[in-house]
Amino acid sequence: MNTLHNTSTPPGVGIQESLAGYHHINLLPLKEKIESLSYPKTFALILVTSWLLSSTAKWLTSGKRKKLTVPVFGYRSWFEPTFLLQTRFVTSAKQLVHEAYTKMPNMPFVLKRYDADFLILPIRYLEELRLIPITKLSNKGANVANLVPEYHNITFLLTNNLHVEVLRKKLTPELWKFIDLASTELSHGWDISLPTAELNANGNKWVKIDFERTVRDLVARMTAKVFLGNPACRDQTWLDISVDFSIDLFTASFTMKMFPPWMYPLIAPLIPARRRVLKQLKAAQAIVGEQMAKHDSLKEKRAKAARGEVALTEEEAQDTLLDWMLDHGKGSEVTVEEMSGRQCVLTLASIHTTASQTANMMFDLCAHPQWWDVLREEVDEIAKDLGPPGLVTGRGDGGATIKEWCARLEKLDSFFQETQRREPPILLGPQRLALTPLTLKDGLHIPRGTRVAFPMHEHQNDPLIYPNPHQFDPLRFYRKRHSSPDQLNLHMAGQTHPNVLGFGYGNQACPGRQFAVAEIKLIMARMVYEFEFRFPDEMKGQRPRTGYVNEMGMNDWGLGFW
Ligand code: HEM
Repeated sequence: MNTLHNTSTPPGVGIQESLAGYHHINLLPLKEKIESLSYPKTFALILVTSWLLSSTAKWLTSGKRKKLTVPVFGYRSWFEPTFLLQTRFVTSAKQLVHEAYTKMPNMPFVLKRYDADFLILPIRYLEELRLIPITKLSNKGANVANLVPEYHNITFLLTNNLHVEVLRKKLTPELWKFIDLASTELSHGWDISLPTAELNANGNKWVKIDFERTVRDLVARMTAKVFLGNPACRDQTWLDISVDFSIDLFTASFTMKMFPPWMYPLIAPLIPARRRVLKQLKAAQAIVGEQMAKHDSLKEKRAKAARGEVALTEEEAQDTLLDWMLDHGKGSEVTVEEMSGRQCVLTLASIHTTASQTANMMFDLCAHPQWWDVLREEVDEIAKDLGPPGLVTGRGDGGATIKEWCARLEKLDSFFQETQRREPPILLGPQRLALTPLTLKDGLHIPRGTRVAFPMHEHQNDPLIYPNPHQFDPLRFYRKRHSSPDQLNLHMAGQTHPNVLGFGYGNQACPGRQFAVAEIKLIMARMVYEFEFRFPDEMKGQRPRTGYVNEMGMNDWGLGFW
């Protein structure tokens, strides 16, 4: 009797029976055993198991790499297990970042997220890091890794850049043409997404709306028009995917990252949000695939039209970002699978970010209603000269009128920046991943694989950077612009600066930011021109507070784990 290994045990027989003849060890089945534990014991069991799992994973992955030599912030005592600190980051990132920034001014420190340690660097390092090539310090490595790409069929994001190229080489150079197109779709969606019929019917009494959802709907339409064109931009399935994909992908990734990576294969199939992501990608293939087939079949006709030999219908003549990507992509980039995945990812980058900034602006306006008159005066003045905001699209001037409209919205532009300064989309950014070991000029060593981030939110709310940072001062940037003639083209929404990081920084900053700024100006100008907004009485004039999941800010994503 020297072994517990009973080879004669038939499959499916539990350990209790196989041991029964040897010792009187009462092995309860695991389920009953766990149920028999008191709450404190269960808690202790979870603590020990998690600690064991995370230390095993760390041991397996640590190797002989050179370690970071900066302090880790946030332990309450020597005895606090790391995973408790990481758990606090999920719900209290804002407070942790604030405490660290205040207690360790101008010092690098480490913050622990569940799945990754962040090396937080003071802003003085920003310029030095900007000059490090993307092959060594990558935004994709950091941002895409947050989405656990290998489990969501989007690993192509790490190896090709077509979705960024199209924004840099097509969207931005032809911005006003595309904004003109987006604006026609805004007009189409206006009465569908906003309760204008209800307002007309009830004699303009107050109607309650979920502002952010309404704007999300409008932005989804505008974005689809530019990326995919007609008829996809009016296809409800696509509009739903373009809003839901982000929520589900974020939820699935967040859930997975609460577990150590070796558990991903076990956890992933159990996450409903991930199953929805895979379904959305499949459904997207049908819609994007159809547009791709049209692109192919129209090639010859479009070439003939370019030579003046035939005429194209309005739909055939559309020039979408998809068309550009199909003409410029190579190899796997132009397969239906990858192209539809890319379109979904572009909705992730562009829709919630834009809707959330617009909602934050409206919340600030309702919380500080004295600014209604200032913005309205500006909008009314431009409308007198150029026509009302909803009626300046499709004039055949390549968007020149809209460009002028947007340029003259100087106070709204400043308002945009003040909102973004106080409520940036993320607490920590820009974020980068060190793809090679780096040693900075002052000797700070950054090992390969380190996630680097900057304390964007704290920096933009630091009294040494912005006087009275907690005061909502929507003309702050307007005054800077008008402080001297050489400042007139600076301090504008969409421009990046070490003190303005809402769109990131350097050559890896958001490539869609000019589009986003123009979209938001169009929506806000029209909202201000046509409606009045106020908070429902029960909110007592208080704007909704931005919630944070880890370092990500969100107003309302309708998030739920499942
Ligand atoms: C208010 C709206 C938006 C905000 C606040 C925002 C913010 C950001 C930020 C912070 C980054 C990371 C930059 C960095 O790491 O330095 C980013 C990247 C990106 N954004 Fe935006 N964005 C917005 C709208 C858009 C729009 C409308 C598009 C598309 C038309 C877009 C496309 C992208 C893409 C593709 C990336 C990844 C770039 C890369 O991998 O190099 N964004 N955005």
